[in-house]
Amino acid sequence: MMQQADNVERYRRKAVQPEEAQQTILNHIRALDAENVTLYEAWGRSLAEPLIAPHPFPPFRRSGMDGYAVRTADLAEAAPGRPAELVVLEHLPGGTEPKRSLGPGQASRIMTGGMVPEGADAVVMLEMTETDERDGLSFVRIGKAVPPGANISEIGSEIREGERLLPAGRQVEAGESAVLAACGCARVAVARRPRVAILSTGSELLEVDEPLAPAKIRNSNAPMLAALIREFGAEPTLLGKVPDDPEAAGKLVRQALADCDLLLTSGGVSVGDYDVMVDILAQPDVKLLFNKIAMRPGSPTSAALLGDKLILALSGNPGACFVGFHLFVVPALRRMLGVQRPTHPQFTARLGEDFPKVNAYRRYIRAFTSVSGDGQVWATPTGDDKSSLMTTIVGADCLIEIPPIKEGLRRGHPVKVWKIGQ
Ligand SMILES: Nc1nc2c(c(=O)[nH]1)N[C@H]1C(S)=C(S)[C@@H](COP(=O)(O)OP(=O)(O)OC[C@H]3O[C@@H](n4cnc5c(N)ncnc54)[C@H](O)[C@@H]3O)O[C@H]1N2
Ligand code: MOO
Ligand SMILES: [Mg+2]
Repeated sequence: MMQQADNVERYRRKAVQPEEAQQTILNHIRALDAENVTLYEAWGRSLAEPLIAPHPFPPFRRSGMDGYAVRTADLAEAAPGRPAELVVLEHLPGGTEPKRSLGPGQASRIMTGGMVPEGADAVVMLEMTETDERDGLSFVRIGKAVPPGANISEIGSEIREGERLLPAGRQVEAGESAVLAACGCARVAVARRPRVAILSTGSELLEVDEPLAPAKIRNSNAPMLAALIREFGAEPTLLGKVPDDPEAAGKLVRQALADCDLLLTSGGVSVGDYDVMVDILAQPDVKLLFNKIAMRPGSPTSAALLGDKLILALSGNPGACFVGFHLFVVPALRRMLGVQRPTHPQFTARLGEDFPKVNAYRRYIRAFTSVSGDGQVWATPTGDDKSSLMTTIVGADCLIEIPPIKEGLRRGHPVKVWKIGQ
């Protein structure tokens, strides 16, 4: 039987600031290796390499309108009552390479996306033209001068060859997919998905499909963490639940570490008699990184290394577990995926309701954002911010950061907000 760490020792913990905890975690994370997937499989994945434009785009001078490719010099004198008349050389639908270059007095009919012929320096919209057929020839009449370059996209006007288009670590969404496709990236090198194991500790836990029993609750942290892990581009491995028995839990932790890049546990990190993670993280071959953070919720959130594998031990309270994931697991996952700025983006918003509490610690409150008619961004708590609550996780797209304060805050007060939605 494993010795439980002395409870007196459990109370004596040195709290680190959240930023220090994040940095400590990041110091022990490195980017994962890459794998090749098809462009259509790349959605949501992180690029393992930057995308450098292999050629200019558009790769040819391209018409932006259905109309006529012309030489603007031929239209210099054109006016509504005195149109210029040009001979039409050929028709240029999209995908057709011109055979003829334009000389003086000549035009070619061209469609949107068509390749502009040599000699042409503008395209005139169809609506500004009249056509005529005489002596087996086609003519177009244009009653207006146009400036050089009109309705032509020059080679490389959108993308220059060699331009750095996407950084490594960028998540592939719709725009990235389009750019990758335009550059001919049928296969894309993406970071391997981090494999994240989830272990729930707690003798009170039931499986989701088990009926309620006295003193028991269903394990809600595991599905929540699995959803978050997927949301942030990683692959969850479900290890199930383990009772508050340090021996059994310790065995599972050690087994799990062999097959994952990161182990998340929930529960058992505080000072209770049966808080098993405290015992596991106190084992001689485990290097404890921290076991207290100066924040609420989630103050007992802990981190440790076993070999070179990181264990992030989140609080069992669902609200604290959720906040702990966003503050400490998300940066770890992003670093593994090669993302350059691993923490969530932050902005300032107005507090959507009074916060009457005196606050001895920095607090992260689950909240949602909205924009009022005058363009102000508001962040409003989703409800009670108690760490034991899970219903106030629903609908949270941000965390309001409240610093230690001696008096409450009024509605409308500017607050720092972390955007947690993707
Ligand atoms: N004497 C003290 N007691 C507590 C302290 C303290 O400083 N002194 N800290 C409190 C704070 S703050 C938190 S947060 C919790 C942390 O608790 P643990 O991380 O040790 O988690 P447990 O004790 O295992 O469980 C807490 C709570 O969460 C429920 N839980 C656990 N796992 C799950 C799960 N997978 N799904 C749903 N709910 C879960 C569990 O039933 C408990 O109700 O400690 C305070 N106590
Ligand atoms: O740290 Mo606990 O999550 O405040 O309740
Ligand atoms: Mg506990």
